[in-house]
Amino acid sequence: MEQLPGGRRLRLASSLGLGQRCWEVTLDDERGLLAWRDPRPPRRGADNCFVPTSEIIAVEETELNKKQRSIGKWQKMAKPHAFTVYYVKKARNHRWRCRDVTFWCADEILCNQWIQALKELLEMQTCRPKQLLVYINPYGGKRQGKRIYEQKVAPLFSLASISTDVVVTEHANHAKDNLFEVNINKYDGVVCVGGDGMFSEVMHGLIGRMQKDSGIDQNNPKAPLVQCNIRIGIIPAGSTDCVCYSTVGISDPVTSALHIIIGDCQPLDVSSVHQNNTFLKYAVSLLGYGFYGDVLKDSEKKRWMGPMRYDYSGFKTFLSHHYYEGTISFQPAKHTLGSPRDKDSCRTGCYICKESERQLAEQRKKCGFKHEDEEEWKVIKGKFLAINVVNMCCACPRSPKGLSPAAHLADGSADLILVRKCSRFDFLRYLVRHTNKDDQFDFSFVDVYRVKSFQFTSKLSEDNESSVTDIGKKHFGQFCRDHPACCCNIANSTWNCDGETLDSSAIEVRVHCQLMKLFARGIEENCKDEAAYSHSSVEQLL
Ligand SMILES: CCCCCCCCCCCCC/C=C/[C@@H](O)[C@H](COP(=O)(O)O)NC(=O)CCCCCCCCCCCCCCC
Ligand SMILES: Nc1ncnc2c1ncn2[C@@H]1O[C@H](COP(=O)(O)OP(=O)(O)O)[C@@H](O)[C@H]1O
Ligand SMILES: [Ca+2]
Repeated sequence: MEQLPGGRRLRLASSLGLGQRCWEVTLDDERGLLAWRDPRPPRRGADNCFVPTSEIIAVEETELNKKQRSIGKWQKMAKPHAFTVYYVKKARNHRWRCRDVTFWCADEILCNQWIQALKELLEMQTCRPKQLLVYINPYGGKRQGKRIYEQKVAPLFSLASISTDVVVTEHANHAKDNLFEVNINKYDGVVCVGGDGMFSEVMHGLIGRMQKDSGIDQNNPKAPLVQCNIRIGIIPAGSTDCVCYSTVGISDPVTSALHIIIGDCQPLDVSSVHQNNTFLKYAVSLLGYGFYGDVLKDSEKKRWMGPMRYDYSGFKTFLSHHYYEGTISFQPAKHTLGSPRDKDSCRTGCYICKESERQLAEQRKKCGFKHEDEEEWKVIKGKFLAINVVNMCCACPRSPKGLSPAAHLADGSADLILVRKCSRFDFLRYLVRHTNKDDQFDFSFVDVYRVKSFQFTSKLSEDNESSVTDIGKKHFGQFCRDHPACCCNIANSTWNCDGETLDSSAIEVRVHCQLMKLFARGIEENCKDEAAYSHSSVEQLL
């Protein structure tokens, strides 16, 4: 143990070779930092660096090749000893990469001391997974799932000494069904390689398994569900990858693999969807009726187009301009501190999520779950082009700030967005605002509420007995006969539930605060992070 002038203790501090020169390398236990500094006076471009030990991926003893040994002062050394540290390098736009640095020294004992110390520190990171169960959807997105996993992810897992059991799915629901059978306690996490649909499948398997093992009836919409502590990691290889993008800040397989390796943890709200005391689905990103339901339904027939199918069906659905009538009831989320019109978004370590979860737990301790049904319900009837309930911002490459930019990942609430009947031109203006910085809620025909439960009944199912419904049932998708040009649809739309279609026109939705966890940390504040790694700040740390 070394002592710094300020009295701070370091686990190790040595002069080690890096490239052709000697660098001061320190391992600071208290701050959890590995740092290396060029001891010569700072000059432009001098590469002083540090890495939090929590972001070290692996450390290995290294054999130096001839070329490396023939440079600089190491040339004179009989047999230099070396070790390589692999670590996370944060690049622009939330992208992470694996970088490595190799240090050399003449003293074998010193080299081993460094390797030992770094390995001990890695062992102490108990949040890191050691054994993972991996499901790959070979048909998701551009059908690259298997290649992405084998070429970009598996080598990193093996570098980090993570063992894996890999299942390449053979049919839809393969992963979900398998999760009910496997010895789940063997694993520290489940990884899905695919899109939002594949993630949804794995999530259903895990949450369902957890309820089954705890004797909870998923068909009871009021049952307090058991939290799922086995984390899910998403390697994006789908068409939208909204869950990955909204929880990491980018859809990039290497970045996601690194978040899994270092054992990040992000709790996530999950909505349960029921109809007449029958469980239908869970949702974490978008539950959309009208526009997004119709886009999804049409796009399913065009799977061969890959991710482009959404643009094609989006354009087609936009032109069809159908609206749907129905009644919405919801309970406002009073426990949350935020509002959907906030300027600030949910970011790593979000205070609003933590505080909202705390308040919700406190309320439930005081009044119990049952009391919640008696809380105020608001009812809205109308004609809607889109009804969206989102548990998270739903950012994706198509819409970098998402459907509701201020929605929170883990605050126990969802944002209900109602887009009322309006002109095609106005709806286009609304859609375009998903792609730029302007406020997409600043329209007279758009309303947004933060809710903790929600119900919807389409007018068609309300008027079940009427003759119009019969016509609608027989001629699904047919336009209103009385007004061929009015775009009202006498058929129901379908729900888009995280990219899966749900045909029910009457549903009950309830948000379950932090029901599950991901290997992620939420989106990090951008520029501040990058500044923290600048050269000047490293001076203060050493
Ligand atoms: C004019 C440009 C308008 C761009 C509007 C972009 C809005 C994008 C919002 C995306 C929200 C995504 C929510 C997540 C949904 C996913 O769960 C789910 C499943 O994902 P998976 O396939 O990876 O399994 N994905 C989806 O349902 C896809 C939704 C994508 C909708 C794209 C709509 C494009 C609309 C284009 C309209 C063009 C009008 C042009 C008129 C001249
Ligand atoms: N082997 C398979 N064959 C066919 N469908 C599958 C298979 N594995 C998973 N699926 C299903 O494919 C659907 C879409 O997968 P996803 O990975 O989300 O791709 P995309 O983002 O392109 O929609 C999911 O609903 C999933 O259940
Ligand atoms: Ca939420």
